[in-house]
Amino acid sequence: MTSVSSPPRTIRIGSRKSQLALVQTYWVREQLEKNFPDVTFEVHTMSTQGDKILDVALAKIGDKGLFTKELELGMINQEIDFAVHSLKDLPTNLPEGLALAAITERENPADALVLHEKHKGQTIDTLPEGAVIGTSSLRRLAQLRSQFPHFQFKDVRGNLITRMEKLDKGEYDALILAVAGLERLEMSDRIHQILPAEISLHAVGQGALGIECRADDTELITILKAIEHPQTRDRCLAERAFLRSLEGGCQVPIGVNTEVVGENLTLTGIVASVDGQKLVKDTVTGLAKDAEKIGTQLANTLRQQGATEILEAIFTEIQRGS
Ligand SMILES: NCc1[nH]cc(CCC(=O)O)c1CC(=O)O
Repeated sequence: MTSVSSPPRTIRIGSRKSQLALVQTYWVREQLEKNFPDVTFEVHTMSTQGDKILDVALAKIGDKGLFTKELELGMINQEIDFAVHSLKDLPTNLPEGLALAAITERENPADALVLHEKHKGQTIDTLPEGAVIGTSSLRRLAQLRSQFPHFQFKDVRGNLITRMEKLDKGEYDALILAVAGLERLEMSDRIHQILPAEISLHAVGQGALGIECRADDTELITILKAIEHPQTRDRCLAERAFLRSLEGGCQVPIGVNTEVVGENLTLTGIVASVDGQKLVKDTVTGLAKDAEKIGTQLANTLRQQGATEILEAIFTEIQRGS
């Protein structure tokens, strides 16, 4: 237990209203309450743009911070003190005055295959020709298209529960979803296969929670550091530096994988074209304490292999609205 200012303050936590966001926020609050029994933590929910715009493919909205902006404004306007985000939804460049105070222990960061009942017992390798795969992520789309050109890919939006309902109704043969979200909502029994890194490199920050607060609130930052997971932080800082250096948001076909062995961190990254035809992939290992340097170095390596051209083509395509 760490003591904080007396009289202890009430700390206001901002969260989106989705079921997953609330589970994550209440988990963070519980961890903090264990460490700081004298502090009061209140949860304030807010809707973000991403919760309101449900009929447009995410890739076409093209706005960074779709799920975070309203919460960030709440912090800047002193309505809330910190926000809990799925780290993969948090842009790599934060608004002036805000900071990424802590990153909590990551769940399995991989992608999962969730099948319609009629395909029970299958894997991604055995699904039939023409199977309709639901995903709204260009990263998943590009990687899977390159290896499984015989599937059809269809956009799917809405929260996790809505997506599952669409699958069960038969609109899709399978969905690709993050293992972490399914685990947090206690739906891991729906996972038929965890996709290995060779099939799908996960999104930057996937499976981890990022806690953002005002950069000058040093007392709060000290409190939040108590629930940080250092190894997850190293891995995610390497991943985020890689993405930042390539100037890609959440909605570009960029995937990663990280591994920490002893003092070393290994980062693998991929940049792919949406049709899955062009892809560049490489790996860099360095000291975990130089996590961000590893990320930048991998970005430079991939740029030399053609990543810039792949990304420029995607941005042009999205702007044209095709
Ligand atoms: N893009 C939406 C999103 N943002 C965070 C998660 C849950 C997994 C996580 O915390 O990384 C999901 C769902 C998904 O990708 O299936």
